[in-house]
Parts: sequence; structure tokens; C-alpha cells
Amino acid sequence: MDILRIHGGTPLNGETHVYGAKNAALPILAATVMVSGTSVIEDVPDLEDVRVMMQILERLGARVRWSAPGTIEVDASTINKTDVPAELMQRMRSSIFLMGPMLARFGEVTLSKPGGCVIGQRPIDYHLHGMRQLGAKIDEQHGYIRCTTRRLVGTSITLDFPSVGATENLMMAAALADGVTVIENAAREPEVADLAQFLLATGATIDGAGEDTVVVRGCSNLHGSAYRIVPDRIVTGTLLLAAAATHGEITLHGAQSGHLGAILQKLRDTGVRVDVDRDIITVKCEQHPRAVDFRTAPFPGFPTDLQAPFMALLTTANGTGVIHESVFEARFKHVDELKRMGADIAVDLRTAVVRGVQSLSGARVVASDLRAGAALLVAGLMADGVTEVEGVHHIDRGYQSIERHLQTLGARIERVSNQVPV
Ligand SMILES: CC(=O)N[C@H]1[C@@H](OP(=O)(O)OP(=O)(O)OC[C@H]2O[C@@H](n3ccc(=O)[nH]c3=O)[C@H](O)[C@@H]2O)O[C@H](CO)[C@@H](O)[C@@H]1O
Ligand SMILES: C=C(OP(=O)(O)O)C(=O)O
Repeated sequence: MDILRIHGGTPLNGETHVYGAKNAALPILAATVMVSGTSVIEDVPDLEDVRVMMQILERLGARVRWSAPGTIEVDASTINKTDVPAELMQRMRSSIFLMGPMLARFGEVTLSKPGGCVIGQRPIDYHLHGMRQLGAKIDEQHGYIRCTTRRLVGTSITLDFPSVGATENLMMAAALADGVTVIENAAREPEVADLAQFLLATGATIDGAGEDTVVVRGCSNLHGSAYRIVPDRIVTGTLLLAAAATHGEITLHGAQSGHLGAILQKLRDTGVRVDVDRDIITVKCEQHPRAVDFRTAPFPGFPTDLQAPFMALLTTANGTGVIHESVFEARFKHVDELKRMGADIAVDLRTAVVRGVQSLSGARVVASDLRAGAALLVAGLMADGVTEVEGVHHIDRGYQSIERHLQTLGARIERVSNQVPV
């Protein structure tokens, strides 16, 4: 087992680049199964989830390889299986993205319940309901989900909640369906728009992705293309928060500030200085941050994936901040670990009240999920003394070589292998 050992108290300083977004790369890699010809996907982060997606594609029969650092080539013409192995399904939430594309191209797919961060129940009922509306037959038995169709037919689908995954899955299925599909109350996250851009590059016809009504005109064939993934707004936000929390100054290149409106505004509200110049964001913390309140919400609201790292910043802010988590019902698992480090946080259902303390003190803590892990890294970087973070495999699902990335910004952090859990 790996741990991350952090000697806290050193301000982050320096410059670095932001890499492509996990949450865009994963559905786009899944979408390559619909393409006749080779897809070349650039700026793909080397993450555990990306490797699992590559394994799934390989097990289905596709030819998949890293053709250069950050570039994955997929030739899906050799796919000869339609069962997604259950052990790979369980490794991440994004395995569910095989449903729409496989169904659209082969008329059948067998999956099981996806894994991913345990931050709530995370049902897949919107995905299943939408696929049925498009004409799929779905049998759920013994933990397997068997989806079949003679042909998918475009229709009108209204989501009960703007689910990112359901919007993406249905958009992919609709791209090869007969006729027009209209998805209402669609998720507006930038990763939805990025998936649509990839599909457009392959010849699909999609209007409105990134808005709340998406219109997909089905076509009979998608062709190979090269596509560059959008920068990761959650990694960008995490680094900005880590810099602010350590009272440092960093500059991020290749960032998309337009995707970070809510988080940049909240950071400014704490008194942190944020400067944006095209794709460059600089953050500088000149004074002790003051507490702010926020509630998470679908895009363009405050992203739930940055709730935990922002909470870490608030633990030592001046005053009391109130956080409401409206997207997932169980996304406060980092709270007990932050409290072990000296934070003063009270939780009532989906609301956390964070009273700023003077300082955090390093401790051995456990990351229960990806962004909880990010919060503990931020906390460890700002704490007095040494923090050791267990559960690093969660962090590796979403942050590429996190210790090396933070080291380039002056952090005193190392990965220690073969540790016995306490
Ligand atoms: C790989 C990926 O892109 N993951 C992101 C995606 O997850 P994911 O696509 O799983 O998140 P959703 O937007 O679907 O989930 C939002 C809410 O809808 C509920 N829901 C969702 C689907 C469904 O069929 N039924 C249902 O009830 C969920 O339980 C949750 O409460 O968006 C989340 C919300 O921005 C982010 O935190 C995740 O990082
Ligand atoms: C919740 C997340 O990921 P996933 O949906 O892949 O579990 C995340 O990226 O914070």
C-alpha cells in the first residue's frame, strides 16, 4: 500500500501546466467504440481510471495503445465481444459509459453495476430509463444488466435531474440512432460539451451541448478523427486551492478560466487574489483567507468535486463558513479526517459548518474517495508537521503523479510504498 507523506507549512510557489480532464477523457474513450476507423485522443491524463477504460476496450477486442505520452489511439474495428467484465465495471463509475456506445453500434451490451467514488447511492435509473425510451430492452438479473435493441430510435427525453453521466450516455446512444433525439434538463458541464465536440469531429450532428436542451440528429456512421481533451477544471481548482491554503503564489498554464467561474469567484470572496490572462491563471494569497459560504450545484454552479478541497481551505479561514452539498447525499467523508487534524466542523445531513481554527496539525489520515483525498492533501500541505495520507489509490484515479506535480511547486511531499495500514 502506498501513502503520501507531506511535511506541511511550505507555501506553494511556481508555475505548472494543467492536463486534460479525466471526466472528459473517459466518456470520449468510451465513445471511440462507435467510430469506424482510428481515434487519436490527445492530452489524456495517465490515471488509474483511464487505464481501466483502456483495459475494458481491449477486453472488448479493440486495439488500444499510448502512441505518445498523453496520446491514446483506439481502433474499434476489431471489437468482437459485447460483455464488459464485471471486475472492470466495479473499478470506476465511468464503465457505465460503454452502455450507450455499445448499444448504438452492436445492438447489445451486457454490463453490471459500476463502481466509482462512494459519495451517495449513485443509481443509474436515468441512464436505463433513457435507453428504454430510445428503444432498448433492458433485463436486470443476477447483478447483470443486459441491454439489447433492433435499432435505437430518436425521441424526446427529459431528465429528472441534469445528470452528467446520463446526458453523456444518452447523447452517445442518440448519435447513431434513427432520427432526432432531444434531451431536456441536460447537464451543462464542460465535459458534456467536450464529448459533443469529439462526436462532432467524428461526423455526428449535435446542437446545444453545454446548454440545457441537447438535440442529436442520428447518423449511420462515425469516422476516425484526432481530438484534444479539454483541460481539467477540477485539477485546476485543486491546485489553486492548495496554493491559497498554503499562502503561496502559483501560475497555471493551459487552464480554462471560463469553466471555473464559481470557484474563482468564491476564492476571490475569501480575499485571495486571482488573475486571469487568456489560458493562464495566477493565484496569490497575500492575507489570511476569510470564511465564505457556498452550496454545490450542477454547472455553472459550484462543482461538487471541489467541495472537499475548498472545505480544507476554510478550516483555517477567519470566521465560520457554511457549506451545503446539494448534488450527492454522502459527500462529507473527509470531515472526520480533517477533524483528526484539528479542524472544527459540524455536519448536519448535507450541511457542514466550518469554524476556522488557528492551524491544522499533521496526522495519519485516510482518503475515502478521490476528492476527499484531494482535501487531505490540501490540509496536509497547510498543516504543522507531518501528514500521512492512506487510500492513495483513490487520489491516483483523478490526479496524475500528484506528488511530482506538487513537488514542482515546492511542496515537500513523497510517495512511500509498501506501508502497512494502521
Ligand atoms: C466520470 C464523471 O464525469 N463523474 C462526474 C459525474 O458523475 P455522475 O455522472 O455519476 O454524476 P451525475 O451528474 O449523474 O449525478 C448527479 C446526481 O444525480 C443522481 N443520479 C444520477 C444518475 C442517475 O441515473 N440517477 C440519479 O439519481 C446521482 O445520484 C447524484 O445525486 O458528475 C458528478 C457531478 O458533477 C461529478 O461529481 C463526477 O465527478
Ligand atoms: C466523483 C468523481 O469521480 P467518479 O464519477 O468517476 O466516481 C470525481 O471525479 O470526483
